[in-house]
Amino acid sequence: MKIEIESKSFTDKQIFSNFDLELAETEFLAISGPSGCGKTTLLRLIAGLDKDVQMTMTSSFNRIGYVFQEPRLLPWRTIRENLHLVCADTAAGKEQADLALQTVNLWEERNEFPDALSLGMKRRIELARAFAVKPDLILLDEPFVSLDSVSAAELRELLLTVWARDKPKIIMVSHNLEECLSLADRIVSLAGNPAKILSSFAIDHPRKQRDASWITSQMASLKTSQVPE
Ligand SMILES: Nc1ncnc2c1ncn2[C@@H]1O[C@H](COP(=O)(O)OP(=O)(O)OP(=O)(O)O)[C@@H](O)[C@H]1O
Repeated sequence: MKIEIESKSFTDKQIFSNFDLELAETEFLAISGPSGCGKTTLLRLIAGLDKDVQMTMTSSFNRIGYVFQEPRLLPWRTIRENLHLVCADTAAGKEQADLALQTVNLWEERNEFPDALSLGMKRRIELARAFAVKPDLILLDEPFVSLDSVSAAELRELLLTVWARDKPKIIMVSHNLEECLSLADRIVSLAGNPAKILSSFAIDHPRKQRDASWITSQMASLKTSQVPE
């Protein structure tokens, strides 16, 4: 899949100009970069949430799962109802949603309303909702931000477990390079105005072996690769 953004601007600010990004089959791509460089805008453009752009994509997606920076659950619906809303209104669709809820270990809380849940639980529901639609592509916008380290580690583990089933393509935006190194197949760093790809860092190391010492050892080479020539 190739994304080509000819031009995207907000009023007088050019965010992307002749920007290209390729994504391989089943690839888990992480995108990092300074605040305001256009990461969320990129996800919104790919999802078709912002159509005010000149861009082309070589593949179109039937279904996209999107985890937003802030959980977006309807507060007047139970978490089970929130999930049922995104799946087909059939017995099979509802079963798919219920299964997703069980996968993220929130079946017992199915009749709770979102406000009664912790941020970590809300993020688990968001993850369940994104995967419940059996997506071809998942977009994750800082899915672990504001979580304590234990909840973030649990959620990362969960993400890899649900992803391993069908391996949809993933594009994850994250500021946290350790997180990108532990999860992704490749880390793309954006910078500049308009945004350009500063570096593309491929990771060819089994996820299960990416322990703390391996991540520390990779941080130096990742940072070196981000230095502009
Ligand atoms: N709806 C909008 N109207 C005007 N400007 C916008 C709009 N959305 C984003 N921008 C601007 O576009 C630029 C890119 O924003 P974007 O949210 O994509 O950055 P980001 O890299 O995701 O930042 P962060 O890491 O802080 O989330 C910023 O300068 C932002 O102010």
